[in-house]
Amino acid sequence: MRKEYDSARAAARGAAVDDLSLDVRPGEVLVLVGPSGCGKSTTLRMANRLVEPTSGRILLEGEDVTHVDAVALRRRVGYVIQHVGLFPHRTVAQNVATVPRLVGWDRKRTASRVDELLALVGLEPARYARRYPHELSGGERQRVGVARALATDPPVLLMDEPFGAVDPVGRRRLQAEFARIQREVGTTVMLVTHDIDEAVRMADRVAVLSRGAHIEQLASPLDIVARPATDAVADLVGRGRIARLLALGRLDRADLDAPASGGAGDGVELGAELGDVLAAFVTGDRASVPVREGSTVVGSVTPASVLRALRRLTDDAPDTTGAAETGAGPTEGADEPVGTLPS
Ligand SMILES: Nc1ncnc2c1ncn2[C@@H]1O[C@H](COP(=O)(O)OP(=O)(O)OP(=O)(O)O)[C@@H](O)[C@H]1O
Repeated sequence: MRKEYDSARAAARGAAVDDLSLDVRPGEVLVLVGPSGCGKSTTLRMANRLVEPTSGRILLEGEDVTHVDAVALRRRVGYVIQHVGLFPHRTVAQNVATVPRLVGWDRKRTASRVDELLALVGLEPARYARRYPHELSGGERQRVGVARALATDPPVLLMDEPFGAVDPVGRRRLQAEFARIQREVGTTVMLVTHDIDEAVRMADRVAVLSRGAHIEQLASPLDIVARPATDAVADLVGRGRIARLLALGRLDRADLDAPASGGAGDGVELGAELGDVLAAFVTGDRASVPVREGSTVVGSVTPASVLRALRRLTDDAPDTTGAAETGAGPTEGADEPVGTLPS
């Protein structure tokens, strides 16, 4: 898939998207991350043909949609952007009802879907349905944007810096809530961000892009952070890498010492986040902590074990447990791509 914008200046810079080929697996959250101008938004917008590709094809659930009616295509693909783009003179309910009305749902079906969606995104219908966008906070507007994009249960949701306009605290909350919604509805998501923390927190897989939408690395969040494939990925992950590893890495059997006799307290669970394991030492003032699997003590850990675990994660051998560690990964047999952008 390729995009060359049509201006002298754009031509001088080279293709905005230079022969990118990308499969998005059913049910996954694929996050595109990279520096400003590397072609993330162009890639995303080609997927719903807001930007027409110069060459290449777009496949949606196996169907070639490169030349179908673009407006009809956009009704089948949810799209959420940073400044939501709600209609200011329509109520929350009317905004969410936009696509259902366009595709001819009757009033009753639309109304019940609107209520269902508002509840899903955490906005009580009785309180919010009749409000106008200017009567909402930024985070609430963003939720309405997500509800609107999900209205007709699209197979794919495209999100361009969806939480960019929200303050950092609200942003974390929205990210967590969106992750819950995504697990609940199982929509396939392609999300663009320039924030590596957002990328590793939200993604099942992360595509790190550089200029021309060249793929530097496409891997699980843990692999991206633990084993950057190129200097560009290492730069992006750079500062705060250890903190991210502590959040992404999990305590493995290989990290354990034998059960210690003096290991007092509740201990930690096998599979716990390494950051939580470390916290057990900080708050408990202990040299060794028991590790449990259910109610059985299966070993113990010391601060040195956490270091060992970090080294294990950053070893050259790819992490085979990565998919399980990233949470709600794509389901089994999910190899058939939903959205593809072959070059
Ligand atoms: N409509 C346009 N006309 C000409 N050039 C464009 C147009 N839109 C984007 N570009 C150029 O294409 C390249 C990729 O832009 P794009 O918006 O896809 O990048 P991005 O990675 O999403 O950047 P950002 O993170 O800053 O939004 C940039 O060099 C940009 O200047």
